[in-house]
Amino acid sequence: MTRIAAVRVTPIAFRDPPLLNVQGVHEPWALRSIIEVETQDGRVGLGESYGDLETLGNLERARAGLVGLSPFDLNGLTRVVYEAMGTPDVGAPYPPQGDKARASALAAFEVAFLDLQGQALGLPLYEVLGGKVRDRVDFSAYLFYKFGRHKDDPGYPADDWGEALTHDQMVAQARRMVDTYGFGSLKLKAGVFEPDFEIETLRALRRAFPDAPLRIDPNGGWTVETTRRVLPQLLDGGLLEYLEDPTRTLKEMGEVAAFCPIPLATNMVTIAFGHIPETVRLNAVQVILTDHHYWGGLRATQTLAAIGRTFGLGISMHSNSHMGISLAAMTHVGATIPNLAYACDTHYPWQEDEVIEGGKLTISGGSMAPPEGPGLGVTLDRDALARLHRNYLDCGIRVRDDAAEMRKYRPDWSSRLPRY
Ligand SMILES: O=C([O-])C(=O)C[C@H](O)[C@@H](O)C(=O)[O-]
Ligand SMILES: [Mg+2]
Repeated sequence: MTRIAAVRVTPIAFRDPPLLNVQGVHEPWALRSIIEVETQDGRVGLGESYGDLETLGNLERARAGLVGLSPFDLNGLTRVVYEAMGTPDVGAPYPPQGDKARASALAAFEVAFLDLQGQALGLPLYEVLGGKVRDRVDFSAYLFYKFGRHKDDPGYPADDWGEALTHDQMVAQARRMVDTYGFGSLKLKAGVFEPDFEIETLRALRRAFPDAPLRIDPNGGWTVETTRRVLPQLLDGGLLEYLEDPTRTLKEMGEVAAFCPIPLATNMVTIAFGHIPETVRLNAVQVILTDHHYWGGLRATQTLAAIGRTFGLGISMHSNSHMGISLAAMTHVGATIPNLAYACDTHYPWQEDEVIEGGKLTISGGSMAPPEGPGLGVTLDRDALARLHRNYLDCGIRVRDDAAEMRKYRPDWSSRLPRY
């Protein structure tokens, strides 16, 4: 069996539009890391993770220990990552405060190991993961209030989506998303303006797309009392399929759940296996938006889905700004999860750059089929990797800071939560 001969982690920066959220506004460059795990026989498995300094440091700590492992030795990979992160007891209970950093490092390499397994077997990754239960994975439109251009000239032309600060502009954005990608569900990133204004936007979307399930995600920007006050308006019309992270803590989500008749979803309060006991005890969340990047990888995502079935929790998927390696991984695992009950989030339509050969993957009819090649089914475009790495070196951003970016527009901006 071939062994791992080299592991490379390359930070990249790609163009990102000025999208607004409760923290502030996206900077002109989004950071990611591209992971290459190369075997003695010259195969390269790919992974993609965050590009902030802490993640890069964690990946660097584990990197050298992977050399010599078999790509099929996922328990060996887990042991190496746990030891590198200073928590050697692989069998210990999951910490109740979560273990996002460790799980994120594990996930980055696990996807590359699984990619190699698929390549060695000549099978698509979904086969390695147990086989698909659906041919295509549904995604939802991810709608953002946004500025027309970045405050400082980033050295590239403004995106062609334009400004979205009014209800009509948001409907136009949704129309383009639906026309281009065929999305059936619409998610509004909220917590930016007063809740009443954002609910007016939802109403405009509802009028324009009478049948599309809607979601709103204030990212913990509301208090429990604000949520109680606006809930009747949110429920009006019955099209909200779930309410995502209205409040900031698990306890507050439990308080909201006690009076909220529709499911509460989260990618903020239940983000690790160690959070599940308290989540269930409080009945705080009914839909977990999984994300293989921080739950510990693709197999961990399948485990989470099984736990969801056990406790009657719905499963959908969260996303940050990402490239095609992540989209391929999300789609492969999404195809294998029987209880993936909702269209998944993806930032992908907002990204103009790509790091894989052939350019951007295609979402059509609101869904995507997992790429069919062996493993992930995507290969690295080395020229693009070099270009995006050069962006990273030049852009000066080392940690995402939406609040600092917003202070360029509004010097008194603070990202305190709850905002409303
Ligand atoms: O669903 C979510 O909470 C996200 O996707 C979090 C992200 O940080 C999103 O809000 C963003 O990138 O602005
Ligand atoms: Mg969210």
